[in-house]
Amino acid sequence: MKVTIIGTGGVGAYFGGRMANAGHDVTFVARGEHLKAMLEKGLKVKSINDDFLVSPVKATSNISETGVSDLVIVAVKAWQLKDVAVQLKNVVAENTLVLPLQNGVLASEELKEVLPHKNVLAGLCRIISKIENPGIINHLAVEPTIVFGETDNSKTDRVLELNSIFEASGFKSMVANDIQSELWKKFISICVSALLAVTRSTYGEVREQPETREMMCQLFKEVADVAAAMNVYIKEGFVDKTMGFIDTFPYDSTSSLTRDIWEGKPSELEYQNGTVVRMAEKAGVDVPVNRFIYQSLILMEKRARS
Ligand SMILES: NC(=O)C1=CN([C@@H]2O[C@H](COP(=O)(O)OP(=O)(O)OC[C@H]3O[C@@H](n4cnc5c(N)ncnc54)[C@H](OP(=O)(O)O)[C@@H]3O)[C@@H](O)[C@H]2O)C=CC1
Ligand SMILES: CC(C)(CO)C(=O)C(=O)O
Repeated sequence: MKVTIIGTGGVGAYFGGRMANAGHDVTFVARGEHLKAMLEKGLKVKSINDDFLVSPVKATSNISETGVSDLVIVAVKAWQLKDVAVQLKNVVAENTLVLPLQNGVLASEELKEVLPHKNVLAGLCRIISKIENPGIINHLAVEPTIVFGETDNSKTDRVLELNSIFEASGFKSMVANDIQSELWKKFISICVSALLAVTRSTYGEVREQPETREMMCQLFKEVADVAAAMNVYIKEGFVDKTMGFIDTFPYDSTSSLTRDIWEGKPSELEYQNGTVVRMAEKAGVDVPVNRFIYQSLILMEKRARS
């Protein structure tokens, strides 16, 4: 299969690297020192499962140079996707599948604003991974998994075939019965990242302090209320299950949005709590905890982008 990975970070490099080593014709889109290192020394993936090397690497900084692919995995940060979508117009043909893996709930819709709807899938991934050094990715935790599907949930031959290709590439994959529900379930849990950022605390600290635990629980409930108002099905008891899931995270762990904010880098704030606030306003749902956290971080986000 001819595959293009747009954004060779923690996510794109891991899943694309596995596909390349399984024999697929993978082109990585990257830039700067990371691209240079990959072209010179290959793409090294350190992993809790098994380290691997992709060498030689097909890589470029220019999306239009990648040509037409069977599959394009979009693995840039959520706020980088709109820019990429415009450039994808030149490399998406009749049968190209475009799979976004961003955290958040807007990626497929943003791609559909620019690309033909029939090319666009919806998806998410589970992994904890990051660029450690140029050319080197570190997969630190979580069994790497892609959950995806057609945006209307139909179990088409093309998604079933892609699922088999993913599994044969050496990572877990699942075609969702209800992809919107899956995206929102992940969204509910990921929106706590900004609470860690604003309290300057880890998952362990936030969940142990009764006041911040209560805020976390309230934050989850608010996002679930917005989901309900948008007619997205979230099973009863999911918020309690999410609290239980957070309780299993290593005490000192944080999430990528938290670290980006602490490091003064642009973050996905607008695509997480910012999106919750805007969708809640449209749906007439009250989201005081998400609003407080979002508004508290706006200035840091602005500074990071100036
Ligand atoms: N990492 C993780 O553990 C997980 C991440 N996610 C989600 O997956 C998405 C991707 O995250 P992650 O892999 O961590 O992000 P990274 O920042 O590690 O990777 C994205 C890469 O894409 C590059 N990039 C962006 N735009 C372009 C472009 N136009 N041309 C070439 N390269 C480009 C970035 O370069 P530059 O830095 O120069 O912008 C960066 O190297 C996010 O939505 C995240 O929330 C989901 C689950 C887990
Ligand atoms: C919290 C985590 C690792 C869950 O997959 C994540 O999605 C992120 O850090 O962006």
